[in-house]
Amino acid sequence: MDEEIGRPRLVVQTNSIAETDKEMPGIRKNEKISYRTVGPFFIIQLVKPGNLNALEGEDYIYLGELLELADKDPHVYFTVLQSSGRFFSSGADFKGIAKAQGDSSIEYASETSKWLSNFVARNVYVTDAFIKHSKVLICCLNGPAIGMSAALVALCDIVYSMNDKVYLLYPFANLGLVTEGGTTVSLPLKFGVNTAYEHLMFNKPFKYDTLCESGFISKNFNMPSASSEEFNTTVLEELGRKVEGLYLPSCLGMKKLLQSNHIDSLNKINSMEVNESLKYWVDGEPLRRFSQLGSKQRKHRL
Ligand SMILES: CCCCCCC/C=C/C(=O)SCCNC(=O)CCNC(=O)[C@H](O)C(C)(C)COP(=O)(O)OP(=O)(O)OC[C@H]1O[C@@H](n2cnc3c(N)ncnc32)[C@H](O)[C@@H]1OP(=O)(O)O
Repeated sequence: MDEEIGRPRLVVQTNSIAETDKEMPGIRKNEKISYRTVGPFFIIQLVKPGNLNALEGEDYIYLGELLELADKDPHVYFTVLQSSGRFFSSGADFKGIAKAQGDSSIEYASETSKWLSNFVARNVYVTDAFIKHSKVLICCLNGPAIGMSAALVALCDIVYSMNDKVYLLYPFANLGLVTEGGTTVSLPLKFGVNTAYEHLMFNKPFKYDTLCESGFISKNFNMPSASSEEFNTTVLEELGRKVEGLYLPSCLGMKKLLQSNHIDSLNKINSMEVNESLKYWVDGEPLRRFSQLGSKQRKHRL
């Protein structure tokens, strides 16, 4: 990292930002998630609006791999998460959960072994990638985010919203799960302990007012009739203007310092959360409830 400090080319002029859209080596493609670099921004976009950008375990792993790619690129200073359609992401894909339940690719010695592989390893990996990410994480909330995806949003450094219809829902109590993705730490930190309790215990969405009052959303772009693409473009243009003339290594230095405030507690809770959750998966309650969700017998109160 230190080698990069002082490299004059890192002082970025926005009007010279060129979209590279280059093919990056060493990473597979994923039809639900695209990525590209634009100047100092590494942009990751969820592009499966048809199922409200629900993600399977492999997709979450892919997100983690992309963060690693952004981490390694010395020209990248900001990792920007964007989405498409009316939701940012509806969380874990219930079809993916059913697939994991019926996973016969390996002869697992036990249910514990199966869920260590299908839940614990994946969940801990992607959460860790967000916790330790060295670039400034910016989330462009085009719509609501749910579950694991909402947990990852809560690990971002800056969150922008497209309008006042956005909300975050952590429906762990409705799905027979416990807090995951660092939410045991991130939600009390960002909303206060009692507000986090109220929303987690009673499966209550964090609506726009709470997101604003708490400072979770830094700016609402207030584009009620725009498409998510228009919103994404507007945010990126504004970010381009904001970084103009900045000495970008300072941003990474400050990210490292700010991150040091909570990284130890997040690392600790990442492991505690998945280990606590494992027994719920082995017992099977989340599977029953995800299946009800898939067949529309169960709904979240919104
Ligand atoms: C890293 C390890 C991975 C494993 C992690 C396991 C832990 C779990 C973490 C979580 O993320 S918990 C949260 C899971 N997600 C949900 O509970 C949300 C489920 N969806 C809904 O409640 C509703 O769809 C909605 C988001 C409230 C939207 O309702 P609305 O009425 O507006 O739209 P729908 O008609 O319901 O949905 C449109 C379309 O999208 C499909 N879809 C929505 N969510 C999911 C999903 N999570 N998985 C798969 N598909 C989803 C929905 O079925 C519809 O499709 P069609 O029926 O039109 O084909």
